[in-house]
Amino acid sequence: MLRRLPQLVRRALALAWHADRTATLLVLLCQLLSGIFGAIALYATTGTLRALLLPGPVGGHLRHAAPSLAVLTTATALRAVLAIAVTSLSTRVGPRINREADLALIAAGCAAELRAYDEPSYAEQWEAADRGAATTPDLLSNAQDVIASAVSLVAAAGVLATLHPWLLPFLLLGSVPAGVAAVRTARIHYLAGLTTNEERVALRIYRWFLIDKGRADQVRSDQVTPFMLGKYRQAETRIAEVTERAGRQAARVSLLAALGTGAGTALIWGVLLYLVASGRIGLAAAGSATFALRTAGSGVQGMVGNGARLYRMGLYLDDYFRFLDEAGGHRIRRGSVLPGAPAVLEVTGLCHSYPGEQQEPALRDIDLTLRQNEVVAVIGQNGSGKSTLLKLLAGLYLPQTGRISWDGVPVEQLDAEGMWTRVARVPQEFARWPLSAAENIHLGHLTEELMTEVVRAAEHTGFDEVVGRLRSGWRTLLAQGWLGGAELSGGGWQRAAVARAFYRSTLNPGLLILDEPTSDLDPRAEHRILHALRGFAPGRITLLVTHNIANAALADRVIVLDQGRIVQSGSWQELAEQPTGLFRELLDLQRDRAIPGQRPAAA
Ligand SMILES: Nc1ncnc2c1ncn2[C@@H]1O[C@H](COP(=O)(O)OP(=O)(O)OP(=O)(O)O)[C@@H](O)[C@H]1O
Repeated sequence: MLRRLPQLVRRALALAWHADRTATLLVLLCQLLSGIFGAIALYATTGTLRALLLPGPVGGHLRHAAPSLAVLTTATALRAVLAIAVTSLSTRVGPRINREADLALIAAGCAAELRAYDEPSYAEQWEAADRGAATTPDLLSNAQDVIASAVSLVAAAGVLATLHPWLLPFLLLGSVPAGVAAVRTARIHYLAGLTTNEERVALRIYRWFLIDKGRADQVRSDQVTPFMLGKYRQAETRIAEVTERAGRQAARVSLLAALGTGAGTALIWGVLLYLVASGRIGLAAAGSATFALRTAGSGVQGMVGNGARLYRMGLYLDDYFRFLDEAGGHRIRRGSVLPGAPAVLEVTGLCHSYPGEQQEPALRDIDLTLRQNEVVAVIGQNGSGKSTLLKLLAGLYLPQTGRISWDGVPVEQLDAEGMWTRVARVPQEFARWPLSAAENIHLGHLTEELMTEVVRAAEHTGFDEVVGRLRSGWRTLLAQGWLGGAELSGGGWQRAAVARAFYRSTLNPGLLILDEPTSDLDPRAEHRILHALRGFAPGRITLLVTHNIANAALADRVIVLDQGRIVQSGSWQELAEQPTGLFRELLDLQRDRAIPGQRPAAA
C-alpha cells in the first residue's frame, strides 16, 4: 500500500488538476498551510506543557506558558478555518472530477473495436471501470485526508523523536497490525466486487429490459415480470452472498488486527512508563510525549484508514485507467491512410467466426470484387452471414483471415474514422435516436446550407411526409415518454433510417450499405426507396440485403450466401433462369402462395 500510495495521490491530483486547476491549487495550498499550523500547534503544546509542569508557583508557570498558549490557540483556529475551506473546495472539485472521469470513460468505450461487444469479458471490464469512475468524486478528499494524516504524523513523530528516540520505532511497530489489516480488508472487498462483475452486468441488462420503453408492451403482454424478477433476484442473491462472505472474512482480519493494535499500544505505553521510571525522561517531557503519542496515534490511524480507502479506490481506479488506455484490450488501432470513395473493393479468402457458442464460422472463403456505380444484392437464408459480410465490408470488423482492400489498400491500413466517413449504412436494427427529426437525419453533421440536403434525403424515403404530420415539424423530438415529444410508427422510423444513410452518402459518397431497408415499409414507400436507390448508385458501391427476391432484381448483380459461403453469383435474370440452385428455390417458395387444400380460382 505504501508503495502505491504516492502514485495514487499523484493520479488523484492529476484528475483534479484536469477538472479544476484553481480549486486543486487552493486545496493543496490550504493543506500545506494546515500541516504547517498543525506542526506549530504541536510544538506549542509541548512548550505549554513544559512551562506548566516546571517546579515552582503556578502563577509563574502560566506567565511562562502564555506565549506558547497564544501560538497554540492561533494555529488551532487557523487550522479549523483551513479545514472548512478544504471541505468546501473539495465539494466543488469532487463532482467535476466525476464528470470528467465519466466523459472519458464513455469516450473510451466508443473507441473500442466492435468485436469487443462479442466478448463477455468486455462487459465485465466496463463494469469494473464504471465502478472506478464512480469512486472519483471522493478521490481528492481521500487523497488529501491521507496527506493531512501524514503531515500530522510526521509532526508528532518529530516531537517524539526529540523527546526520546525509542518512542518512534515502537510507535511505528504498534501500527503495523492495523496497516496490514486495512490492506487485507481492502483487497477482500475489492475481490468480492470483482468476482460478482458478471452478476452486476446481468442486473444492469435485466433492469434495462424490464424498464425500457422499447419492450414495455412485451413485458406486459407476455407476462414476463415474475420470471425476470426471479432471475434478477438470483443475481442479487449471489452478490449478497459473496459480499456477506467478504464481510465475515474482513471482520476476522480486523479482529486479529485489533488484538495486535492493543498489544502494540500496551507496548508503547509500557516503554513510556519504563522511560519515566528509569529517569530517562522527565515528567514534563512525559506529559508532552503523552500528547504527541495521541496525535501520532490518530495520525497513524488516519493514514492507515484513509490510506486503505484510497488503496481500495486505487484498485478500482486501476481498472478505470486500464480501460481508458486499452478499452478492454480492444482500442481501435489502425492505419492512417485517408480513403476516398473506393473505385474497387476487393475481398479475398475472407473468413469470420464469432466467439461463443457458434459451432460454424459465420463466413468462409469469400472472394468478391465490387466496383463503383454497381448495385449488388445479397440474398440468403437466415443466419447465412449476410449482415456479417456487410459489417466486414463497412470496416466494423477487421478480417480474421483473408483480406479486404479499398483500391488496393488493406482496411487495416485505413484510418478508421476516415473510412467510416465514406460509409453510409442502414443496419438491420437501426437506432431510434432520442433527438429531433432533423437531428435523426444529420446526427450532428450539419451546416446551414446542408439542411436542404436533409430535406432532399427525406423526400427520397417519404420521411418528409412523416415530418409534415408532426406539430413542430423538423424540430419535433422523437422520443415520446421519457423525454416528451412524438413517437413514430415502425415504418416512419425506417424511413428516417434510410434518409440518414442517403444524407450521409450525399455528403461523402463511398459505400452505401442497406440491410433489409424496406422490411417495415408499405409497398408505396418501398417502391419509392428502391427507385431512389438506383438514383444513388453513380459514384458509389451499393449493397442491398433483402429477403424479398423480387427486390433484388434492381441490382446489377446478385450474390447468394449459404452457410457463410457464396454459392451463386450473377444477374437476377441469369440466376432465375437456372433450373436448380438456392436462388431458384427461394424464388419459387416466395412465389408459391397457394394455401394447401384450396383450389386455384377458376380462370
Ligand atoms: N455478434 C454475434 N455474436 C455471435 N454470433 C453472431 C453474432 N452476429 C451474428 N452471429 C451469428 O453469425 C451467423 C451469421 O449471422 P448474420 O447475422 O450474419 O446472418 P444473416 O444472414 O444476416 O441472417 P438474417 O437473415 O437472419 O438477418 C449466425 O449463425 C449468427 O447466429
